[in-house]
Amino acid sequence: MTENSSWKDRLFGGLGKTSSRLTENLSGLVTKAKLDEATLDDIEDALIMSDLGPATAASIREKLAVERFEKGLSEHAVKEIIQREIAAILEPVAIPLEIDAFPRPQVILVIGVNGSGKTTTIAKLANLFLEQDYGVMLAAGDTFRAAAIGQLKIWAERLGVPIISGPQGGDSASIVYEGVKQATATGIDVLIVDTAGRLQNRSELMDELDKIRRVLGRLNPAAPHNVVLVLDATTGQNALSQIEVFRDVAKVTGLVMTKLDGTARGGVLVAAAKQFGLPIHAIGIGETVEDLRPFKAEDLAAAIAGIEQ
Ligand SMILES: Nc1nc2c(ncn2[C@@H]2O[C@H](COP(=O)(O)OP(=O)(O)OP(=O)(O)O)[C@@H](O)[C@H]2O)c(=O)[nH]1
Repeated sequence: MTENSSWKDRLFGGLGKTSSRLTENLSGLVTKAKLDEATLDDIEDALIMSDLGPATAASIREKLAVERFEKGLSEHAVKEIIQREIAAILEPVAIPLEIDAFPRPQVILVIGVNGSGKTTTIAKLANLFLEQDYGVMLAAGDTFRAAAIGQLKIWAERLGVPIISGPQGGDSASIVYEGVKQATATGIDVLIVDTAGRLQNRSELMDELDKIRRVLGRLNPAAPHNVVLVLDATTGQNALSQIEVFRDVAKVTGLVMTKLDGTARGGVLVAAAKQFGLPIHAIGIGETVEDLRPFKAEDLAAAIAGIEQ
């Protein structure tokens, strides 16, 4: 089995809860002989209940109305239209996290609330870059909790990459500064920085990120080159409010959505794409470093719609 096909199998397996929920919500709605307004209303509600978001639900309803009104409707036909619509929404935002040739190191700040899967995602991103033969360094800029620093160190050791860290409660900006200096001196290509993601206090978070930016700017005016927000799909609609807040406070350039394997609420990825249009760099469908990959819009759409490939 090739790596791609096994990823695709895992993708379909991982999104199984999401697609089952969609199927359950739609069940019973497509048995009528001809598609009428009432059924369209019910299907639209079912799509909203599947976390796809009102805008996506409305546009799928529109497509169904145009293509199938007063015609027969099979479950497969509905799912195909859903898949097409989701793929069209995801296509423009399915953008892998790529680094520019210059300047090196490219600096990626990773933000997200505690428990979102931020640390694991940093390890997974590092793994993706290592696979592309880039030199990677980590910086433990989330100095708020000792556990976060410890966890990142364990990942660095497992992956065999250097890590810059300091004491709990230390100054994140100085860790980032040290990281860029050492990465530059040792010819590292990508510096991935863990940051504290305390949403509870926006001004504190903003101050901390501003300070990191100022320090980075002195060494490398274009840095940070990416600010990646990690979102936990299991939080459903709450993930959308997080994007709203972090987008402005932290100048987010792209998203990674994790734990799509552990939830029936994976439709929220589509709602996020439709509402914000930010690049979605990768999705997480498990706990190992292999479980984060950039995705093909079409495959993910098929997995969410539950269309066997
Ligand atoms: N099933 C699944 N679990 C994941 C995924 N990503 C992360 N996790 C798990 O989610 C838990 C939290 O992940 P962390 O990476 O520690 O999250 P964090 O945001 O750094 O959290 P704190 O360390 O609490 O700040 C861990 O048990 C991870 O193994 C994923 O894509 N799928």
